[in-house]
Amino acid sequence: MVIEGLDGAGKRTLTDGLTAALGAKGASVASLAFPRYGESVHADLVREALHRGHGDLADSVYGMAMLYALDRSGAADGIRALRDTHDVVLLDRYVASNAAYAAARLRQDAAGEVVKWVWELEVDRFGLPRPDAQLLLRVAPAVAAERAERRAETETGRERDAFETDDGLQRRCAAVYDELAASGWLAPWHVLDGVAGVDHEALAKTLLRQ
Ligand SMILES: Nc1ncnc2c1ncn2[C@@H]1O[C@H](COP(=O)(O)OP(=O)(O)OP(=O)(O)O)[C@@H](O)[C@H]1O
Ligand SMILES: Cc1cn([C@H]2C[C@H](O)[C@@H](COP(=O)(O)O)O2)c(=O)[nH]c1=O
Repeated sequence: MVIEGLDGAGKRTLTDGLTAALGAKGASVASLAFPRYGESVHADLVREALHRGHGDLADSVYGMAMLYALDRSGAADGIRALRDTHDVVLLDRYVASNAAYAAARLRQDAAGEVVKWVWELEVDRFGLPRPDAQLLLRVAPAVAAERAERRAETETGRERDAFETDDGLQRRCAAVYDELAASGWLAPWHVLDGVAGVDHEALAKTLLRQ
């Protein structure tokens, strides 16, 4: 089960709430967040590039997308193992993040070249496990930006990065996410209203019925 959305949308908060609600219903839950900072060299290179390390690496849309994909490829066997031993595996960001951000950076839509390339690379070539469902935590880009900004002020080590400070990118990314969800890209999507707030207990109940 994948949770997707803009930077600051509240994905980590939803992952934690859903983990607790599913656990309270007796389900065993494992969670993983991408990029896997501190666990994979590819993820650490991403973080450094997003904070202006490694020269012009962050300017390369395909170069950055390749690093994210390699991070996930290194986690594929682990995800399969978690799927075998847990009722629910929650992934905070997955392949659709690469599709949405790369398309938004290149000013393409969900039918564009780079979204096809992400599928060919991550699904066809790397053989990443397909999710059963994807939850799009939908909030207006301005709300997500405000949450990310507030978090940067209150949490150490959470300074906003090159993508988080780019309002235009976040707006375009929101549009691509809507298109990916509408087309059922990679797996079925459920769109959640992240501004009104998500009822974790009710969502856990719905997900366990599937
Ligand atoms: N429903 C909500 N209402 C108000 N604030 C929220 C809500 N959900 C999360 N927040 C706050 O917004 C900030 C961003 O939330 P969170 O870290 O969960 O987002 P995220 O989507 O995981 O972000 P990123 O992708 O950038 O890591 C946090 O400070 C969090 O406490
Ligand atoms: C997994 C993944 C992420 N991104 C983008 C989305 C964010 O702006 C940054 C870092 O993610 P975080 O949740 O803020 O830590 O990277 C991406 O473009 N492609 C991906 O696969």
